Amino acid sequence: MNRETDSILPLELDGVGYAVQGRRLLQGVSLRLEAGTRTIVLGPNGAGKSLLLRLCHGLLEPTEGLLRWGGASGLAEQALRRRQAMVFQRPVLLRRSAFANVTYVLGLLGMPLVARAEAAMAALDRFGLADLAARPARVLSGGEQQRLALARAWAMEPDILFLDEPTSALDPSSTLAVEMAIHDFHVAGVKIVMTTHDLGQARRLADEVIFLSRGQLIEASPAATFFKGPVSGQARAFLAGELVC
Ligand SMILES: Nc1ncnc2c1ncn2[C@@H]1O[C@H](COP(=O)(O)OP(=O)(O)OP(=O)(O)O)[C@@H](O)[C@H]1O
Repeated sequence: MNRETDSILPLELDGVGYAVQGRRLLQGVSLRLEAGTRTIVLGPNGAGKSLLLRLCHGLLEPTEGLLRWGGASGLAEQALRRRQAMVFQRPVLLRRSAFANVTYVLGLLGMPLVARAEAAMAALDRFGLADLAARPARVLSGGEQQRLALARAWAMEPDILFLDEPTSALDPSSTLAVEMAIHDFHVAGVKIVMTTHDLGQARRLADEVIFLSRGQLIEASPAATFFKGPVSGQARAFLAGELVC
């Protein structure tokens, strides 16, 4: 597949919001996520970062506004979902072997049996998990589980990968492995959209920063611009390590 020409991206959000029982947790978010770049979503606790990712991935329905996948004319909702993957802070794994966790998802995507096994082994191998393929996923260490989640996402060949604080429960060496994996996805042309509380990591990985505060989009700018001199007082305070809420 040529990710440049066939991608479901860009993703456009037009006044997107999410409310629960009348409480507006996210409101009026308008932005455009382009193919090719790594977008890092920053903001204090409770700013709405996870909600934003879940809305983009289709795990939640916006209660206001519209999301539009620009490159996906005519694609049904289910087909759109198949071109996206998401990795969470704590990996969601089945009570099966590492290998079966990957082949199961590929089966859902309709991949034939033999191709499934080959793609799963290639993905496990790529992330250093070939020797652990037969091991129950749930006995793997936290770092191995996260690499398995990434291997599973890799095997799906998504156009876009959402990552919600993927390293916040990991030690430095596992964090490095995840950052290297994200680099591999990026080089392969997969759009990255990721939340993190680790500003060093954001500086290492970001091409573009989206800064949220209290459910609102405050800034969306190239990473160099954002880290050099954010426009808003909230972002300046956040970067300065002040307690922002
Ligand atoms: N289903 C829900 N029902 C009610 N409130 C919710 C729901 N989901 C999220 N919230 C609230 O919405 C706000 C934004 O949550 P979200 O998880 O997106 O924040 P976040 O920026 O990812 O925070 P953190 O950095 O702490 O993970 C929080 O106040 C949270 O408690």
